[in-house]
Amino acid sequence: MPKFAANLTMMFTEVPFLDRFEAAARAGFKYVEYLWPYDYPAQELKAKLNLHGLKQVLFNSLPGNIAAGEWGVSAIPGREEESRRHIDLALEYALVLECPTVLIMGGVVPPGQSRAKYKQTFIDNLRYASEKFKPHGINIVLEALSPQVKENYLMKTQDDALEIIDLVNRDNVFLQLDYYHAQNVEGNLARLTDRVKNVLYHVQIASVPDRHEPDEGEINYPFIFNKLDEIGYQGYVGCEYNPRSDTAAGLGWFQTYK
Ligand SMILES: O=C(O)C(=O)[C@@H](O)CO
Ligand SMILES: [Mg+2]
Repeated sequence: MPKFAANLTMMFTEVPFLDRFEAAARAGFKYVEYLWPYDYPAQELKAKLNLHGLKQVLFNSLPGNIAAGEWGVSAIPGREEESRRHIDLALEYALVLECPTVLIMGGVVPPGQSRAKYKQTFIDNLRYASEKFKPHGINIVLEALSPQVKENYLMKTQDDALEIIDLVNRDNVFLQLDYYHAQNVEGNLARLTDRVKNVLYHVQIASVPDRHEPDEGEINYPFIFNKLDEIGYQGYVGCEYNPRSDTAAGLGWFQTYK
């Protein structure tokens, strides 16, 4: 049975961020993920996790200047120093939070720029991250994002991410498969799951097309959850969705899984 993680960036937004840990625990979650921890001292976040008996399973490296359209700097040529600062900071937080996995954000490739150069920059920075994280047993994941959410992101399909994982060629760099993005771009989700199973390390879910609870829309999630069991997936399943209304009221789908 999948181990579900509440995504505290998107769920429980009825309460301030630091109160979402308690809300997730009350709703029956044992695991949490969220985009970025950096607005808070790592010790303060760890204290919240401990207080509510939660385990942090994922967070991301910094995104750069979101207002300017950035979504990660680790693929941007000329921003290597900044990327490595982001990676070093992520490691500091991962150690305190005892978080086993960090998503390294790649970047948007502006139209007219060389995708090949962005890809090579990302590979070089991922190798840096891999070496830094390796002695601590911390893994890296990459995620493909659909254009509906982030146009011109370096990785749009799972194959884009798989190619980079292959080229990085390090044993602590894996795939984060977000079924919401994968359905937007690729579909064929059961076969896709089989195809990526050897590098699959984190999963995220939401309905398509509306990115709500996984109990509506065009993806049959009970089937996908069985599929994950069938391939022996041992990782976490992040609930990265915008609740239709009240988060707790929308957790009917979760009752059979907690
Ligand atoms: O947008 C998503 O999907 C994510 O998982 C973010 O954490 C990274 O872009
Ligand atoms: Mg995602």
